[in-house]
Amino acid sequence: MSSRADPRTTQLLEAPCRTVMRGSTSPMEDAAAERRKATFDSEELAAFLAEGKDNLLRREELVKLLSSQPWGDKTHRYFLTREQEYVCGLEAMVGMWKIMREQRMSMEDGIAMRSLAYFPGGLELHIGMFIPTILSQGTPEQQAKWMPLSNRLQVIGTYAQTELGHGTFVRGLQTVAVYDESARQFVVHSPCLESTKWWPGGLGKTATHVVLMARLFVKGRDYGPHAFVVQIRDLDTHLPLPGVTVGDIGPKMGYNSVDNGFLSFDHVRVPREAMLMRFAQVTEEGRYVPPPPDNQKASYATMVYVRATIVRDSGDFLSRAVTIATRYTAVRRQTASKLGEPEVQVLDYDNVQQTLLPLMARAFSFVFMGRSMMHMYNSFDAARARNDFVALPELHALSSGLKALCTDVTAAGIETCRRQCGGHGYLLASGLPTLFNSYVQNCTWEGDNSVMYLQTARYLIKSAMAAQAGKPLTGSAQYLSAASQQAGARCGVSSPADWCSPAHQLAALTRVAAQLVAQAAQVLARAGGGRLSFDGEAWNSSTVDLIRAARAHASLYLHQNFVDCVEAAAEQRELGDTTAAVLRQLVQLHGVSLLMEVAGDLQEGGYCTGRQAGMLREQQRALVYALRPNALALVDAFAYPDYQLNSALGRKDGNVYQALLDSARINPLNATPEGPAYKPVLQALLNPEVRSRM
Ligand SMILES: CCCCCCCCCCC/C=C/C(=O)SCCNC(=O)CCNC(=O)[C@H](O)C(C)(C)COP(=O)(O)OP(=O)(O)OC[C@H]1O[C@@H](n2cnc3c(N)ncnc32)[C@H](O)[C@@H]1OP(=O)(O)O
Ligand SMILES: Cc1cc2nc3c(=O)[nH]c(=O)nc-3n(C[C@H](O)[C@H](O)[C@H](O)COP(=O)(O)OP(=O)(O)OC[C@H]3O[C@@H](n4cnc5c(N)ncnc54)[C@H](O)[C@@H]3O)c2cc1C
Repeated sequence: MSSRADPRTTQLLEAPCRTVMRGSTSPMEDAAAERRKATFDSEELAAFLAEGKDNLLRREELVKLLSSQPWGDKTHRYFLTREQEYVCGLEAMVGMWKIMREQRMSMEDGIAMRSLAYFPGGLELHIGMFIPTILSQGTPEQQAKWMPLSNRLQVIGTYAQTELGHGTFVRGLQTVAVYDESARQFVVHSPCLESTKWWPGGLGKTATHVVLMARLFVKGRDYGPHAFVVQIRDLDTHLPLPGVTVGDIGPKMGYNSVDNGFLSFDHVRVPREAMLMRFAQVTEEGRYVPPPPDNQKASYATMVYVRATIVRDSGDFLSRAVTIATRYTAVRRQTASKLGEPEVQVLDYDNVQQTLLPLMARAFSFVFMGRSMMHMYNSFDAARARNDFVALPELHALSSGLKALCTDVTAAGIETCRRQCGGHGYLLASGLPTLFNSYVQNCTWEGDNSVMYLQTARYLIKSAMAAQAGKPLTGSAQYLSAASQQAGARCGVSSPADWCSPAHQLAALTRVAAQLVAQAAQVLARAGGGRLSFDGEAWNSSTVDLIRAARAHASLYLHQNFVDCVEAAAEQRELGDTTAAVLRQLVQLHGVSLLMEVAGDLQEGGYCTGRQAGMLREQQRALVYALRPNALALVDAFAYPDYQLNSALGRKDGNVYQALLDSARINPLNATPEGPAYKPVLQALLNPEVRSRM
């Protein structure tokens, strides 16, 4: 790859860049002045967010380690072709995996390295779904067989569930695994075009094995989708095995360093042991043993795990985007009221700060939510080891709704951040387009967000029905038990500042969630002629209301979690008073901005007057003004090294214009002064001698 530009091009790029309009402030001085405005200790908050100073130091060590690797150099990242992206992404992931194993690093280090290097590669699904599925659904013998090979990368796997014809509707998958008891083998087959596996990451050119979700047939009976480990490529030649057709599905909107693939089988035989049999089994003689009654969805468990990790990662992605946009808008100046006077910092425009600071509050909230979600998943995992699945329905409902909410807000938030950065945000060098393009698929994969909200809604409607029948509710939907008694309650807010109280905020968010669940149940009952059914036309004609209810429920849970985490930290003196005060302001802004989204519902349900709802807007404005001096210090507390953000606009020192020019200088298009189109296209048009010969 060429990195040296022609000196005649670079001379121009190196010309001093200071306009008369700027006054005397440089972007670096602006950045430094912004940091001096802070009212709290940003490093203290950084250590708290990183769960200890040691973790911050460790992050610095990992940056050194990564940036010293040939595959860890990000200088040319934005200029790679698809093929280069694929190879370099895979090299980076293999490199990190090897370092992890050689240095016996913890999983936390692995997750940190993945986030620092941020170069998804063909191993993503091996680590993210293949291994977790074997661990959660394989018998001890199957784990003993596959785990050492997987850990040494002697086999590379992916998770092959989605087909051309079916993704959402897992029960509709058409790939089959038919048990042949005479040979004690399964015959794996793709019976039609639509049954071609489509999308699995790493399948295109990397994987040697797949966890295959296929309909299990035993003695002619269809037992629905089950998981099998199937080899697809030869381990010596990497060529597809007989009966296997496999390849890459082509360029995507983003995430192009990953080789998402297609796959079909023509009567491929695999041993009986290929079926992951921890929960359901097929005996040698062909008897199907179903999973225990409370665990009929055992084979869907990996999806719950990945949804939890998606919630965790949303805070990471949104906070990166908010860091870039806040740092840049703090040093970007645009427009002076009088020529010659200093121009205004973009972050001082009301429209910009009223947009960015509520997003910043969401980013903080998602970081805490991600942590709680993983705790919840880990305690389910520990219980599952004892064959206890009691927590699964609640975990499935919460992880589905939060996956949808957090990814909806993060994807839209990254794009909003890009737009606050004006034209420069459109450059890949800003870091924001790649962040968006490689994030937005989170709204679709692992369950399209609307479909995920509807899983939460299903749980809510069932909970509301149970509450109506006088059954006690546990878990996140508990508030539905008390909802009917509280239906007549009214909002007690009498001034804008009252909206800052967590009690007022949580009461209003609870009320709106209960109201939207009740409304959705009414719509569903009306459509079903008095019956609540969970599929068919009645359900379909209620999905808009059901999705709104699920989103309100997830928002309530998210906010409650933010309040709880910050209050617990303040109470346990993990934060000094000034830092706790700023975090509380963020919590308040978070609650107010969530409530502004449902202000119409609050009034429609009679909980708030128009005046009270209007006070939300006033209070949001006041909170943003209060937080504005701390904006840069707050994003500094996410402690993203420049290496990680890889953004000309998000640099910590504020030297954004130099960084943009530096990036243009290594653009391969500038490698020659005349450019690659001169000879084949332009010369004939522009050069009179050549033209006269035409
Ligand atoms: C260093 C670390 C590196 C990490 C790298 C990570 C990279 C990750 C990359 C991820 C890439 C993406 C991969 C994928 O996309 S894989 C494919 C994922 N596919 C989906 O998510 C499909 C979505 N569809 C479904 O999940 C289901 O089919 C759906 C839930 C939509 C409906 O299923 P079904 O029709 O069977 O179910 P019902 O609605 O009728 O419900 C029946 C009951 O089952 C309960 N249920 C449903 N799903 C689950 C589940 N997953 N777990 C537990 N329970 C579940 C449901 O609530 C119903 O229960 P009740 O009857 O009690 O109400
Ligand atoms: C980048 C990327 C990577 C992926 N990686 C993998 C992988 O590694 N392994 C794998 O197996 N899969 C993978 N997938 C597939 C992914 O899981 C599916 O695309 C996803 O689950 C959505 O399913 P679908 O494509 O069938 O959407 P569809 O179901 O066709 O959705 C289309 C629209 O219909 C709506 N809709 C569908 N069903 C319903 C319903 N019941 N109720 C209401 N609305 C509905 C949806 O909301 C959506 O708006 C990946 C996808 C992407 C984009």
